[in-house]
Amino acid sequence: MKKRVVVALGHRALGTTLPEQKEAVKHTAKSIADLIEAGYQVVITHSNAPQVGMIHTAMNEFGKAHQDYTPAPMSVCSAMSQGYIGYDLQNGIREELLDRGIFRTVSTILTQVTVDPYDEAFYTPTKVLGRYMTVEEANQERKKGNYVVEEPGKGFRRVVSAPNPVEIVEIEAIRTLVDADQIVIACGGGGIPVLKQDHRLKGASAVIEKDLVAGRLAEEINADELIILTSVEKVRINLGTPEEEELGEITVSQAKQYMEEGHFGVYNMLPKFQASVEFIEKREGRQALITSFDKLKEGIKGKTGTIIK
Ligand SMILES: Nc1ncnc2c1ncn2[C@@H]1O[C@H](COP(=O)(O)OP(=O)(O)O)[C@@H](O)[C@H]1O
Ligand SMILES: NC(=O)OP(=O)(O)O
Repeated sequence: MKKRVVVALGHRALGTTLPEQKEAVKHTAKSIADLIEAGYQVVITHSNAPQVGMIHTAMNEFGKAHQDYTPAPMSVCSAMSQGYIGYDLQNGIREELLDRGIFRTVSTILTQVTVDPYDEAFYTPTKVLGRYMTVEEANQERKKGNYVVEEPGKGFRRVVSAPNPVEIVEIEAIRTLVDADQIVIACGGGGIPVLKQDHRLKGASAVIEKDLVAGRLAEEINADELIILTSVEKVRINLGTPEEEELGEITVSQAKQYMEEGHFGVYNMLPKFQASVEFIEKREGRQALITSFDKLKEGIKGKTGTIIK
C-alpha cells in the first residue's frame, strides 16, 4: 500500500512576485515529483502570506482608480491566492511528471476552514501582510479598524489575526480524490477562514497558519507522514548561541521538551512543531519531517532533516 503524506510548502516554494512564483514552482514540482516517483500518495498545502498581501493591495488600493471599485475582504483575497497559487503549482507538477513520462491529474481544491469567533487570536493579530505603508497611510488603516505594526526603519504593515483551524469544510472532496490516488492541492494558505453561522459560512478577516492546517489535514486524511518543506535543512536548538545544535531524529517527548524550553520562533518554527507533535500523537507509526526543498530526496530516506517519531 502507498504511504500517504501531506506536504506543507513554505515561502521558498513559491517566491513572492508572479515571475518568482513561476520559477520557484518549477523547483518545487521536482521535489513533489520525486515523492510521487518514490511511491507516495501526496496531498499538498502551501503558504500564502506574500501572495494574499499582494492581492489585497491590488484589490483594495489600486482598484480604487476604477469607478466600479468595491473593496475585497481578506477571505476573498485568500480564495484568490489559493486559485492563483494552485494554478501554478498544479501545472508545474503536471509538467514535471509528464517530463518523467508520468501522466497524473493534479487538482486544486478551493478549501474553507472554520475558525472560532471567540478565538483569542482575534484580539492579538500576528500575521503581517502586504506592502510597507507610511505613517499617514497606517493611521488611515487604523481609522478603518484595521491593525498595523511598525517595522523600525522600514515602515508600517497590515497585521491580521491567525486563529486556530477548527474544521476543514471540503474534507470529503479531498478524501475522495486522495482515495482515488489523485494528487491534490488543498487548504492553501491555511484555508479560507470562515465563521459558521447556522448553515452559512461567513468569511473571516484572518489568515490561518498553514503549518497548523497541514497537521489537521494530515490527521483528517489519515496520513502516515507530515512533511514540512521550509528554508532550513534541519531545525536547531539554542539558535544563535555557542550551544547551537542541529536536530536529527528526535522523539515526540524531546520535541515537546524543546517546545517548552522556547527554542523555536513563535511565528515560524513553533507551529511546525505543534502540528507535527499533534499529528504523531494521534496514531502509532506516524512521523514528521522538517527539511528544505533541496534535501527532500535524502530526507525521505532518513538521511537528513529533522525527523520527529
Ligand atoms: N530553532 C530554529 N531552527 C531553525 N530555524 C528557525 C528556528 N526558529 C526559527 N527559525 C526560523 O524559521 C524559519 C522558517 O519558518 P518560516 O519563516 O515560517 O518559513 P516557511 O514559509 O518555510 O514555513 C527559518 O528561516 C528560521 O529563520
Ligand atoms: N497562511 C500562512 O501561514 O502563510 P505564510 O506561511 O506565508 O505565513
